[in-house]
Amino acid sequence: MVDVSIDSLILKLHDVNAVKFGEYRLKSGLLTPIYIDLRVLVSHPALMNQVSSLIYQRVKEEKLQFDSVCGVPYTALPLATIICSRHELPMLIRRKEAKDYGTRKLVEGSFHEGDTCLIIEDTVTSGSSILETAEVLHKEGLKVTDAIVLMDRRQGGVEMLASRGIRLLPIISMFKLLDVLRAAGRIDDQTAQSVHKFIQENNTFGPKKMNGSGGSAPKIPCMERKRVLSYADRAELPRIHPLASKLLKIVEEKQSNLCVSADVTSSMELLQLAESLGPKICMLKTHCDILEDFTPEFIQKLQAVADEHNFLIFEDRKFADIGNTVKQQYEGGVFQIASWSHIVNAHAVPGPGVVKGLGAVGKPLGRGCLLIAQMSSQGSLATGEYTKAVVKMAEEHSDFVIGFICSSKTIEKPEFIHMTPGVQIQAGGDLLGQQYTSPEEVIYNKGSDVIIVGRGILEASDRLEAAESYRKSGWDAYIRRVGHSHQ
Ligand SMILES: O=c1ccn([C@@H]2O[C@H](COP(=O)(O)O)[C@@H](O)[C@H]2O)c(=O)[nH]1
Repeated sequence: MVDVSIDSLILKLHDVNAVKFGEYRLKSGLLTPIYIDLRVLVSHPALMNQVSSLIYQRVKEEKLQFDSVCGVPYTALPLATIICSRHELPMLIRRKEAKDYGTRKLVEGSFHEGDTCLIIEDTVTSGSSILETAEVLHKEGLKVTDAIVLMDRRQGGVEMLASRGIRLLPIISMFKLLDVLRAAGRIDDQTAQSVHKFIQENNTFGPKKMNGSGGSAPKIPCMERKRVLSYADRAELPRIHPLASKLLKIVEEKQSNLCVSADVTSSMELLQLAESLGPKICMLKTHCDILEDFTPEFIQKLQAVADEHNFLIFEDRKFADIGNTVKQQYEGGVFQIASWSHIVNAHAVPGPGVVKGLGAVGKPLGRGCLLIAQMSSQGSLATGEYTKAVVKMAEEHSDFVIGFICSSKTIEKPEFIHMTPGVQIQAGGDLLGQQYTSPEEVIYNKGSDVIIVGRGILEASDRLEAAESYRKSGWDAYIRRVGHSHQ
């Protein structure tokens, strides 16, 4: 097995000119400032082997079940060939055109109706090439449930394919590629930022493009049910709070809707948690008042880790006093929460004064607040009319309130973020009334945006592995939700 690190592979791809910066035209006609040309791989056998190993590694990690493998012609064909030959897997070849003699088949190889075929692709933009291949395979009676791609340009391919029942598993994302090239000094900050901007502004699966209004999206026929916007689309909504937009961009970029609840009592342990789980999370939730050794130095370190791993900090302080008091609690005292926590939360019980008091401190700093609309604990009184009143209060203060702590989506306004605690893979609870729901249930069925997980990760023997498992469950559930809303 070839040991391949993604970072070193990215640099090698850049070395062989498989990553080009300039002005190029995509299959859709759109001009792009970055072009991924993996056709050159055939001239670099060591790289071909490394890429094939990475793809196969992903197959194993995901424990994918399939009867055959098909590479999207032409660039992914040799990759599929190497993988199938090395691991003795049956392969199929999709023809681009049927021959006008002989069998006139569009799919070469042996298969049975109902077999499952795994698709392999080199680069994805909108996902249309994978879809074309899947449609040809479907016509032959084959099923396609999964596809693996080396390079995902992050322009809507994952979401579009999910909408057609295909889970796309990317190995390298455009954002990761830019980060590595920038860190290695191969591109400057300005280039990285302008490509980043281009990618975010040119999502082929956004609502802007679906109506055919001059966009670059492929014309994929799809009947709309109740439409679920992607995190990326929501980040661009005109009335979205800048902090909510930032969070949604982080979620999209890291493919993580996981907030870890760092309920530990030592600042050293909290920093270690933040450092090790940082790459897996979009947000870290703290209870600073359970720390036995809180210091301003600790906070400085936590902020540095949050910057390094690109996650937000959420102090779960649950303010619940009159405006004048919460203002002081938020700004001053030992913790000086407003100075370091991007997000705080509050109970609506005191009335709108609590939001006004917090907002007086938080708004000038660009902070945001979540109102507690529902709670995960047994017998919670935050239900029914109370929850409705909380939602109304949030709507009236949307310049500071960015969303809710809740057990399910409380309002159909995509500008608001819904965050749900009480999450574990195994449903159940603790002895003090906590009640757990699974990530799938929370994101897919209840329509929430972010899962908050504490002991499900903290009490695991391998916290990193547990965090990855929650990240993946939450993300897969989101992909399924977005996908199903477009079928
Ligand atoms: O309704 C609520 C509001 C907040 N929480 C907080 O979330 C975590 C959950 O921890 P677990 O270990 O995953 O149970 C914790 O910090 C609570 O204070 C909540 O559980 N429910």
